[in-house]
Amino acid sequence: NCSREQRALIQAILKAYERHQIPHDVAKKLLHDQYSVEENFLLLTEMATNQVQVLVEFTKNIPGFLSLDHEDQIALLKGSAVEAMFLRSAQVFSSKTPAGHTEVLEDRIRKSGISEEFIIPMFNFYKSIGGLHMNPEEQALLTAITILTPDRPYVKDQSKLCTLHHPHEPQYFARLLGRLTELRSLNHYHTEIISSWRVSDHKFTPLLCEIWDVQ
Ligand SMILES: Cc1cccc(C)c1-c1noc(C(C)C)c1COc1ccc(-c2ccc3cc(C(=O)O)ncc3c2)cc1
Repeated sequence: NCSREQRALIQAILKAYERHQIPHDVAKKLLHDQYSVEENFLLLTEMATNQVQVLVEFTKNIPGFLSLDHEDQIALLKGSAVEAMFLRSAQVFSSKTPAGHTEVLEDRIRKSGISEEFIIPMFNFYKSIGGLHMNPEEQALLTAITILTPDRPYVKDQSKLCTLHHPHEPQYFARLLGRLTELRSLNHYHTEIISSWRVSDHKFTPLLCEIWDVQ
């Protein structure tokens, strides 16, 4: 099983993950703001901007991240922001709390000007993540893995935690990694989604423009 320092590392990542969440008053806007394609796009832009800020804070609290070369820190965040946000929004769908966010988030994403050809794989991914029933430790760890190793082969010792929580499912960690491959493909779809929004003159916030290299 996990060594003492691995447990400490996982606890540090879990604590950072639980500490850095979208503020409730921002998430609650999902329930109250108007419903139109334009309003949905604006609200999702606000959610994404908040989510990037939360992701940066979470990442800075991952032990060792701040000792990386600054260029690498930026490159890791830029390379993984979309995947980390798919993961985070997917966890909203599978957590079903707070009440109501799941339905309205799904509805607003479906009616925000994203073409059906991208909606289908996006919501297939949301369903497949929900089916994994990840606990907060696994969600935090998977997000940290997504951010820290966007291209390098995944280190093996993360698998120890999964056997701990899913002893009856020896291939559980492989299933998790399979989701990361699916997540990678959503990255490509997302690039297309961004350019189709830009064609129809949708504006993003400075932070999103910087992290997604648009405008
Ligand atoms: C559309 C899309 C799908 C997946 C990824 C991206 C980047 C986009 C995407 N692509 O572009 C955009 C904007 C710019 C239009 C988006 C919208 O991204 C997001 C990113 C995160 C969330 C988000 C995150 C955490 C939440 C926590 C809670 C809660 O704890 O209750 N509730 C609601 C939450 C909502 C929503 C939309």
